[in-house]
Amino acid sequence: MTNVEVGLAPAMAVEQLAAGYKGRNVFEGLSLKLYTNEVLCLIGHNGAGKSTLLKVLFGLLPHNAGVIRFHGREIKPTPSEMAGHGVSYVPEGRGVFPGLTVKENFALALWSAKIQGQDAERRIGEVLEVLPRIKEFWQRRAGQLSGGQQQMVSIGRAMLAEPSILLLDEPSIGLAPKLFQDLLVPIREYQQKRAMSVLLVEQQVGEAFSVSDRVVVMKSGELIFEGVPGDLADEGKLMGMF
Ligand SMILES: Nc1ncnc2c1ncn2[C@@H]1O[C@H](COP(=O)(O)OP(=O)(O)OP(=O)(O)O)[C@@H](O)[C@H]1O
Repeated sequence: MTNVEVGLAPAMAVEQLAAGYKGRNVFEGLSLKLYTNEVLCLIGHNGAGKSTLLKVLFGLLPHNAGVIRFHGREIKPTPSEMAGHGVSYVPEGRGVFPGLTVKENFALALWSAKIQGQDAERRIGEVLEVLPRIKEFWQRRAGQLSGGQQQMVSIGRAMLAEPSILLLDEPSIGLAPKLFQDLLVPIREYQQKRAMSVLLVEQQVGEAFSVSDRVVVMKSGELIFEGVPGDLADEGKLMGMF
């Protein structure tokens, strides 16, 4: 049974949202709900507007029309406000500090979130429990790690904030399907343990669907499908949407 069916309140919702660049909207009239304790997978062709939506939700890009709600309350997101609300965003392309070690990357994230002492140690311990392979390259410079390892660091760093909402933009980029699956499974376990909401933008649908509760498909700025992954199990149906 999905959260929609059990009638849970959305953690975040957008209504009639419009946003874009340089006076040109990428999408208009977009409405979408992200429920508590769900992984919602957002798929769509290149340039459909998926990353733009994540940027707007995290406050990196203003919206031109519509409403954004956080647990029912209208907000005008800014990145610091969203971080304060427990929202973490992992952009496309990893974004680790390449010259710093993994340990230093974590320390910097904790320092900028003003998390210190025993609390910081506890959070590091918990992330290393979820993603234990990070321990293998803990003292290495992030820039020297493989794509998959950097992705793991980037997501681990986002988890240090103990987010209630995680916005993940194409974590599979540059990863073989098996490595991507190895990354998704612990994220799914962590999500379920903490009743976190995850908005997962992906192109690798097979792997992404295996950890998702619901799926939305975006085409040229419009949401053309909302359902559960099983609805799109038939590849022909999925291909027909692109
Ligand atoms: N910084 C920017 N300035 C101007 N236009 C942009 C900018 N970023 C994205 N766009 C345009 O906005 C549209 C939506 O892009 P967006 O990155 O949201 O798509 P996407 O669905 O995430 O695609 P992809 O899967 O390729 O990342 C595209 O036409 C893109 O060229």
